[in-house]
Amino acid sequence: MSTELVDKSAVGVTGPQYHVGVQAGQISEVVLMPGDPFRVQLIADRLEDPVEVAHQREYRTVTGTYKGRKITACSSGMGCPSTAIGVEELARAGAKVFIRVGSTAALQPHISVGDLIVSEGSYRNDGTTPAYVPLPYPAVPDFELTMMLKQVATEFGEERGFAAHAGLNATDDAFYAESPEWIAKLSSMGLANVEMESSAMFVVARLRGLRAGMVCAVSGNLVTGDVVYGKANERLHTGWEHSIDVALEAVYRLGL
Ligand SMILES: O=P(O)(O)O[C@H]1O[C@H](CO)[C@@H](O)[C@H]1O
Ligand SMILES: O=c1cc[nH]c(=O)[nH]1
Repeated sequence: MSTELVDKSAVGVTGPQYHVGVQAGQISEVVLMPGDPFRVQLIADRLEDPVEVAHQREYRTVTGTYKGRKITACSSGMGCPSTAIGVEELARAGAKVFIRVGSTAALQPHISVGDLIVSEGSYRNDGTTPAYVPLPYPAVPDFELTMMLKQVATEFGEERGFAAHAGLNATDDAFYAESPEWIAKLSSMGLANVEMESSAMFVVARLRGLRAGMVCAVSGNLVTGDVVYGKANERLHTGWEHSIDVALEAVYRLGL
């Protein structure tokens, strides 16, 4: 019987990745990551010559071009564990820049459903990132990418009639453990919004020498009670489209 301990930083690094299923040559250095695999199609619809290169588990991956730049869309699934795996495996296949284009719940009363929020940093209320680094380590996005996401979101908001915000967000693990007391606490700390993936994306990206950012569409407001459950949320759907347009334009303007 072998007694050699597996070093996961050294196994399976090349070739098709274990969970995501992609390998070098199939993806761009730039990856847009929604949570939902079905939302990858919204991104693919904006690309020229989109090709689905893999679809395993929650990870659907499509590569195409936008204004002459190669772009990949790959879903993360919900939560930090699958996001961390996705970022790690996509990086092994050549990805260097990640932009989360997700949905998020607002925590401040002036933010409306369908608005966009650009993250300036995440409060790490997740169980995945402490497995990488101690909690005092900051979960912060790439500064230059974040500035461009804010600029483009503001411009597009003025043109299209939506509000663009920027601020700190919470990353929670447990959607249904977000009690009124917890929501009030997050809001009182001045956090703009809560979602479930960005702390893992930001921490793993920093540790691996990658760049990351996030622009999310607001699904509901947890402090005003303006939430939409159990029926189609059209304002959110339009917000997703705006967030994807903002991310693609930011990539183009930065020459990524
Ligand atoms: O719509 P996505 O991008 O999945 O984002 C949000 O939606 C899910 C919860 O409803 C979580 O994944 C949260 O982060
Ligand atoms: O964590 C989250 C994300 C979206 N919506 C919520 O209510 N909570």
